[in-house]
Amino acid sequence: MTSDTTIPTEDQIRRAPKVLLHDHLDGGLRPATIIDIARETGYDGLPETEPEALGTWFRDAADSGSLERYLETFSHTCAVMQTRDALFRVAAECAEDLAEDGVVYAEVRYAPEQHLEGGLTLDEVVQAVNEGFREGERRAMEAGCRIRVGALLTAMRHAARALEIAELANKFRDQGVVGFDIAGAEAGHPPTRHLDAFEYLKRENNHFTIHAGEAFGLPSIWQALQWCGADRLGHGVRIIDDIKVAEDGSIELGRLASYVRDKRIPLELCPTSNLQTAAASSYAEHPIGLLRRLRFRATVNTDNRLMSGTSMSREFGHLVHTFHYTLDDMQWFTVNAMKSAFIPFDERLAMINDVIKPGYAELKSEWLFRQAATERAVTSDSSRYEG
Ligand SMILES: O=c1[nH]cnc2c1ncn2[C@@H]1O[C@H](CO)[C@@H](O)[C@H]1O
Ligand SMILES: [Zn+2]
Repeated sequence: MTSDTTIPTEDQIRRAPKVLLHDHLDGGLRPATIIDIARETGYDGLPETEPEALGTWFRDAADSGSLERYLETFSHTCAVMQTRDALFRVAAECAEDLAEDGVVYAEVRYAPEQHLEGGLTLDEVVQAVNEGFREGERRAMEAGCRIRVGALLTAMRHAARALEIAELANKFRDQGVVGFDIAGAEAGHPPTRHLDAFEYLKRENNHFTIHAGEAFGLPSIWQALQWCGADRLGHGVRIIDDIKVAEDGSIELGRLASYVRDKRIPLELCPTSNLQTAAASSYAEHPIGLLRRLRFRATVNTDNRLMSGTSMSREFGHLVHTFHYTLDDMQWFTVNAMKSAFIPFDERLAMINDVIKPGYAELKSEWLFRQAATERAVTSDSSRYEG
């Protein structure tokens, strides 16, 4: 009885507390905002001028089957994120949109070096985004939702500013920035090129994740973990290449996959993004199904809400539909994500015990009242005829 009834409805998926570890600020703008800012700042490179058409353009252009082509679409979002006001607005709306979707904790990343064309300094970029996030949290609270947003500062892997950005992340630590990341085209740009940045962060006892195992496979994951010392893997989905499923269903993990599972290395999985860049061929074949069964530290993420036309609720909706996940599965992914966040342990624990678990308990109990309501309706119906 309960197993059927704990398969969440669309509305329950939205109301369920969710935790997001991998979301790009410059991949999540509202199309209408892009158009507004482009008009205000005189950027005339947009491929469409109506919000709906522009949203469709981003989804189609990103749906190319190649990470390199997918990344080209960011030139338009970065073009409208070059002033203090624009960064503030985009960050505030990001926090509002996530909160409205039921996200209670998010780590949102962006590359400060991509927002200097209007004359801002790196510090000013970080300050503007931080202020935007605080404003978004405040507006969300006013609208009756609660969310906490931390920033991750990304360095671009083809560029040579990783150490500088790592220092920036360390400077703004405890002031809105919770960690560091590297992103950009993976093939030909190994993370070991940025060892100085990772070593610096380790010496500072700071946290970082690395985009690895998305467009490129096991060597990239191995380098990210064993040379660079990443705390989490951005995507990491290609760890599946080190897992053998035999015809009789028996499963064998290679050394690297065992290490990832044994050490509880968090995988920031982004199903829809992987379909667009051809890192996976369908939801049903997405490795998340097997990784969840094998109890890897798997988490569910959006990557780029604009380019993938997605949200946390949509990602979970696809998984619920494909793998028949229940509210217990959703809670498992959510607790995994909260455990893997870069904020202090006591705060993570409080989020799990005081926000996430009670939120799911409440949702899981709803079927009881639905049934009681149905019975009451039947009783009052029959009593009408008895009279
Ligand atoms: O899935 C991804 N893989 C690699 N790089 C990415 C992905 N999504 C976005 N970016 C890159 O990260 C930058 C900072 O947010 C974006 O501008 C984009 O170039
Ligand atoms: Zn990403």
